[in-house]
Amino acid sequence: MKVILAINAGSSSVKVSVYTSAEYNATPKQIAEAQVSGLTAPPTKLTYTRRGQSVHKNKEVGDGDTRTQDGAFRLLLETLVNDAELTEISSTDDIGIVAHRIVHGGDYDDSQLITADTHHHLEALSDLAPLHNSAALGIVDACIGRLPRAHNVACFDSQFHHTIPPHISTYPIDQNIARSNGLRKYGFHGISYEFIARSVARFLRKDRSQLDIIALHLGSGASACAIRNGKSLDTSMGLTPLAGLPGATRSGSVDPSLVFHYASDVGKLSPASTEHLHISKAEDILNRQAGWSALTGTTDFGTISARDTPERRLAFDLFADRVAAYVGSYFVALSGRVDALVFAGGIGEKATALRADVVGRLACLGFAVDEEANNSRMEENKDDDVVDVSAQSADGGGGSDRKVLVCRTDEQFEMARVCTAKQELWAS
Ligand SMILES: Nc1ncnc2c1ncn2[C@@H]1O[C@H](COP(=O)(O)OP(=O)(O)O)[C@@H](O)[C@H]1O
Ligand SMILES: CC(=O)OP(=O)(O)O
Ligand SMILES: [Mg+2]
Repeated sequence: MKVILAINAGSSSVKVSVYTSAEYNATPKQIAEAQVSGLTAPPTKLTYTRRGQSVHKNKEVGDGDTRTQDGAFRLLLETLVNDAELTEISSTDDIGIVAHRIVHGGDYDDSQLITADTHHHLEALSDLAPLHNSAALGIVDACIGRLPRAHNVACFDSQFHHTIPPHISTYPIDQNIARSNGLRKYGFHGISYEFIARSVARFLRKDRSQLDIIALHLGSGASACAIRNGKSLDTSMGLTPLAGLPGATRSGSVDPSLVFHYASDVGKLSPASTEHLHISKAEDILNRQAGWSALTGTTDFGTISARDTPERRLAFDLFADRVAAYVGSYFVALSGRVDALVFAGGIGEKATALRADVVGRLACLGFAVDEEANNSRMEENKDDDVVDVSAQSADGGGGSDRKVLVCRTDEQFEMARVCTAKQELWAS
């Protein structure tokens, strides 16, 4: 029996799930999950659940060390090791495999056992995912130092999008420079899209290779993905996770000239840069000083969803407009063959008002939600990964046959699954 730790360092949270797995290719069994959230909106909060039992729920853990991904991870590791009732981890030596979510994987098209060589490659990519990669690598380093017996595996958010064809992934710029600097669309949230594609195919009883869906991962960072024949055809993020939809502190796509009119010296190094992360003022403005936080003063989309001030109303409408626009464009890219529109991520799973508003804008394409199902079915059903909230789910098949689904995506489970399928980790 091996203990697998799956670590998801997002821009606003660090989530760690603990699994056991008996053998190669066995389904990982979750025994605990813990997260520190609110990194972009302190005080940070700790939630810890062991064997389905809540130990801490949104316990305030201050705004000092735990505000960084690395500090948050150290607290999570202590929480797991010090819990006497989590008998599978009595010391750090009990952890056999650690799966790390690395947002930018460059040209890697498969998960990698982290060696000095892969580490070096990933360091070079840090500047292309400024809110994510160097923080995740900091956690990798902490694991190499504190868990010397564990194998570290890098799972990439970009991997799922390797199937995007060149006419979609290419930017119309000098192709010699594009090739030598690796300037193309990579796309992210792929660990989540992989989980979504498998879960939705199972839910619809379709072969994965026949699955055509539009999936929306809406969290602190938000993206859309057109999935054709079970594979990524297009996605809204690009060279970096800044492109496409706006997010908690990100602008999403804007006119690229905007930043030169926003402030002077935007090409200079931002004070937010570190030894390992070089970030220009322009990148800092668009990645950290924009999005919901700039429009409304909060990064919590639950608060924005109340639409009780003009600023919150504007942010909500702006997001719904951009999300619907991507769905419209991907509907065309999929030639109208769309089995389902799927909402996922913190906002996608919880913001019922946003789902209703976005789907309302898509009525002309035949999508509709059932109000009651949309408001309550997700909360009522804690067991299934996927729930149907479309109008047809209530009227017994009448009306439109386009499904609107909500998927409780689980990036940590997906990473643990990748590890159980890696033969070299199970040889002894
Ligand atoms: N009840 C809610 N209604 C709407 N949005 C919510 C709710 N609860 C959480 N959220 C949103 O979900 C976001 C977190 O999503 P998540 O996918 O966990 O983000 P990340 O992985 O990037 O940290 C929060 O920033 C918040 O805006
Ligand atoms: C890629 C990305 O933006 O991830 P997250 O939403 O977890 O910050
Ligand atoms: Mg996330």
